Amino acid sequence: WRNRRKYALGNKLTRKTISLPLIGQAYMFLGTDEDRFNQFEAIGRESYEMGGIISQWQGHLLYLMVTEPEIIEVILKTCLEKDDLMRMFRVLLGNGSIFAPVSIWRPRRKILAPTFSQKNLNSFVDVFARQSKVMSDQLHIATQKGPVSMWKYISTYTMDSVCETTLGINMNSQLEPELPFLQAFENCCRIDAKRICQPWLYNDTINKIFCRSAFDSYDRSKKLIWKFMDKIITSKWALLKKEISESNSKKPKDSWKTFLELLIESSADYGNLELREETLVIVLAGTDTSAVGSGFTTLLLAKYPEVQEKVYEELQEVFGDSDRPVTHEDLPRLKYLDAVIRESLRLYPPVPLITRKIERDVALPNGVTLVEGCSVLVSIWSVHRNPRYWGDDAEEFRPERFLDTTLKHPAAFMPFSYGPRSCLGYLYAMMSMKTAMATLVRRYRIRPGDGQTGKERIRVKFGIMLKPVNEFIVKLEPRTKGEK
Ligand code: HEM
Repeated sequence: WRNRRKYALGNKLTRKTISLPLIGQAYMFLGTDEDRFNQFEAIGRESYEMGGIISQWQGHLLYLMVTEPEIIEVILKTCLEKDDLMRMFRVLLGNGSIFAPVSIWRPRRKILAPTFSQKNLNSFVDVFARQSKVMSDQLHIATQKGPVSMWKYISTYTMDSVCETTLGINMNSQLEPELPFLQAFENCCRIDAKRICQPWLYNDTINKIFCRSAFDSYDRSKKLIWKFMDKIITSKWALLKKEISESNSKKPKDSWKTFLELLIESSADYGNLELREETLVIVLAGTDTSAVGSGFTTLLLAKYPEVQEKVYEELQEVFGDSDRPVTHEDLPRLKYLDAVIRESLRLYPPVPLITRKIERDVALPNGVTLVEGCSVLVSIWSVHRNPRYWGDDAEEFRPERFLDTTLKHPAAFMPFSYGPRSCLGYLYAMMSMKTAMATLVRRYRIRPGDGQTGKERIRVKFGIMLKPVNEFIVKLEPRTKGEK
């Protein structure tokens, strides 16, 4: 009976594409990462045309791709369980809040949320500013050799900032990018991203048998990451206990605290396991996402020099000719830069897709009822390009839209998702990206990479995160002090 209802719903919202026995429509995702993304975009477009919801069969699993904010609002406010596929990430993250079942997620979110208070985040800006300076210095060396791929610089900047604010250690990955921890982390993400598009590997036993080498490599990386984190947690815990027991603690009262310290001090009775899971979530959720956000912003600034000059003018107003570091007081003054980053997150959302599991029937505003047992894919990418919500110039990069218009629907802009399970780190991410971009644009003029006029479409590909096909390649020219 349950399956009958599922098939009836799938047929009602069906697409023109043929569904094959056993694999359904998953064959569409064969090919390169770029092909996969193009398919995904095409399904999103079909979904608009069908009123914002359309079916996609991955094997016997029914997914509904949703692109209409009014429908998304209902789903994300009522369905909090992540789709079963997300259990793959639990191999590395355990019950860390991002992919945990709701019963575990709810109390953990309550504990984690206060650590992201504005006061704590303000205290992190000094770390962002110091790490951005390292990035900008490293780029100075690299730019002398010609165009640079920004990915290495931005991703190690975010890795160093996130690790320092989470664990209190300077990973120094900007200076030593070959660290085993980083490589292990990348390896796990790469293997999961590939597996998620291949339903024939969803079953753990089949995956283990047929992808033995990937399975073993994942397992080795996971163990390395866990060992690394456990070592830090144990030593930080011991240090903190010592500080608490010594009445005249050396740490000044007003000095900033890492996420790990805040979690240890919270009333939660966390042991090593929960601390490892939660801190790993922050490192995983916070690193590549913000790096992709800054990477696309850099590409767009190179493509739109007039926007970049407006950003520079605003920076001149706030910093003048001084090369002092960015402080948290500066960030709210950088309103145009804020709009530029938002517009970049709209057109190139680092997480283009999120999922939910439908555990009980949900009646949608368009009259359709989602039935228990199916799953939903919310296409953030497609929502952000829907002309109904963004106008006829939806595909254009126009940061001013965030200054002169209000959103037509609160879920029409959702790079950090929407509802009770949305991103906890959105303010952290905005502050980190603003600091990095301000540091970069104060020092460099960003130009398109060699052979690029800036007019080309940015080709993108599908990983766990959205990435450009041609890396984040730009040319950087040092600015002269006080130039207009
Ligand atoms: C541009 C940067 C970022 C983007 C686009 C982004 C986006 C997202 C998205 C789409 C989700 C999933 C929500 C869902 O399934 O509904 C999420 C969850 C989460 N993000 Fe972010 N994120 C970013 C940066 C960060 C940073 C810097 C941190 C931490 C320092 C962070 C911490 C988290 C956490 C803890 C969750 C899990 C929330 C929960 O399940 O309760 N994120 N993020």
